[in-house]
Amino acid sequence: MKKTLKVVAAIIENENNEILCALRSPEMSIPNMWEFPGGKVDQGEDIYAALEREIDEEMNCKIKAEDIFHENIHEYKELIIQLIAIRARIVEATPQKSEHAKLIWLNRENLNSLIWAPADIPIVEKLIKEK
Ligand SMILES: Nc1nc2c([nH]c(=O)n2[C@H]2C[C@H](O)[C@@H](COP(=O)(O)OP(=O)(O)OP(=O)(O)O)O2)c(=O)[nH]1
Repeated sequence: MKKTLKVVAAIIENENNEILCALRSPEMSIPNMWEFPGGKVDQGEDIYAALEREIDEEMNCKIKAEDIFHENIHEYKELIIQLIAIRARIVEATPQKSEHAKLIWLNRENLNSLIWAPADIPIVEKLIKEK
């Protein structure tokens, strides 16, 4: 049976209404695809705490996870992802790239120009429709 992973992803918007997008590196699983930064929720961990921890670990930046934007389940060939996108705001420092290949800020209308991890497509569509 396929493993199901609970994953949280941050929707972070800046003062220019741009959204933070991260490119998975060639070394990561689901390589060379764009995602919203975040990661796996540990066993028993609160989803908001998990997102704040992941962004701190991954981008050396403190955020406040605010509310759930979208939740969906996506079945990949090898595993199933329960992806929870959570709106968040930066409270300290600027996101720094470490394991990702690139970090960019993009307007909603340009989000479709990237090649997204398949599980993220419903989130991208909802963001584009939102405004
Ligand atoms: N963080 C994040 N992961 C996503 C998104 N969409 C999506 O399919 N994923 C997948 C990629 C990974 O298989 C999993 C998240 O794991 P992770 O980001 O903690 O990855 P990791 O480096 O710990 O794991 P791995 O690449 O070593 O397998 O969810 C997304 O928008 N954000």
